[in-house]
Amino acid sequence: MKVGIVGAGMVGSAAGFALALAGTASEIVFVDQNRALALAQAEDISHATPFHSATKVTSGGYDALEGADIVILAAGVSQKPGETRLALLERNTEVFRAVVGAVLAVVSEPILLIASNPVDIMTHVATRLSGLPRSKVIGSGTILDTARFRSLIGRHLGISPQSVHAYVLGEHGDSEVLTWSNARAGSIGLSAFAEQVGRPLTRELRQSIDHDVRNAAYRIIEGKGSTYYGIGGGLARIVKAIAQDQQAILSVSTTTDVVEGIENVTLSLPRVIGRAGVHLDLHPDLDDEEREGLRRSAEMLKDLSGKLAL
Ligand SMILES: NC(=O)C1=CN([C@@H]2O[C@H](COP(=O)(O)OP(=O)(O)OC[C@H]3O[C@@H](n4cnc5c(N)ncnc54)[C@H](O)[C@@H]3O)[C@@H](O)[C@H]2O)C=CC1
Ligand SMILES: CC(=O)C(=O)O
Repeated sequence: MKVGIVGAGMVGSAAGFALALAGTASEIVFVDQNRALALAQAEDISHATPFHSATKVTSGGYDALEGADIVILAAGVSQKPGETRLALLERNTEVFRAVVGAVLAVVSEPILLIASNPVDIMTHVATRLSGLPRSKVIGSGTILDTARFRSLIGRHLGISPQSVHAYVLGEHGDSEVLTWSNARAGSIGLSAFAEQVGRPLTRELRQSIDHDVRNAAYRIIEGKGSTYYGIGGGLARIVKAIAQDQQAILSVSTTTDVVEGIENVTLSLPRVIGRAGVHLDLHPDLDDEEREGLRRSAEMLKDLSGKLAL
């Protein structure tokens, strides 16, 4: 499988690095308006592959994307300390006006995997600009927030985050919804498991985990300027689900017919992902507070995306 990455900055290069080490793609091509950066990232990452895989890592202009099955879009501006993801919308919409057409001029029906923020609205923008089926324009959405959520729950309960089944839904951003009511540890409901191991999930603890997940990006950006390893791993996970036709359930963002009464809105739900992209949207059972949170998140995203002239 050939994977193109447009935007060879921190996020694009972290995704390329994770993909190359895992050997998921046979070929990775970096494209960036800064061609020297794309070239340097490709060369550097290609020096790591002999230890792990046979992935070929190159760079070039848009024509180098020919034959790509998946193109990751990680181009554009990122948040400064204290800035919200939504504040990037206008600047990154302009970037996507240039990038999406340039990709499609070379690859007629790729799967577009969107990372640039605000990722839900950028996924809406890419869907509209590309004219591709919704199932083939996938935003990384809350895959990263879900990983953060599972990691903190796993740490509290003393179990692997991979044994925690819990999702963050809605916006990848301030209005996201941590869904506690259907979360499980292995096959046991989270609260029952927490009681069994003597580490109850008190209201204070839930609030603290909610705060830490919701504010993770702000904290990391304050400390080191940007976040990239987490999302690099998340993007590589989505590519693997597609490359291996896994039918894996991941929380990603695509345009969805109806979410809590809001029509044609782009946000994250758990979705089944395989070779053709998103095969199925899942609508988990939620409690009243979570449903209301998801409705508010959907309404906000729908309003903002509706204001864009595309
Ligand atoms: N979805 C998620 O969970 C996450 C998303 N992000 C987002 O990913 C995006 C990229 O972040 P970083 O890699 O940290 O930024 P960066 O500044 O390191 O890299 C962005 C790259 O895009 C390139 N670029 C800008 N305009 C372009 C154009 N018109 N054509 C081609 N290349 C262009 C720049 O030259 C630069 O190399 C940001 O929007 C950021 O907010 C960041 C972390 C997590
Ligand atoms: C920057 C960003 O979107 C994140 O780390 O969640």
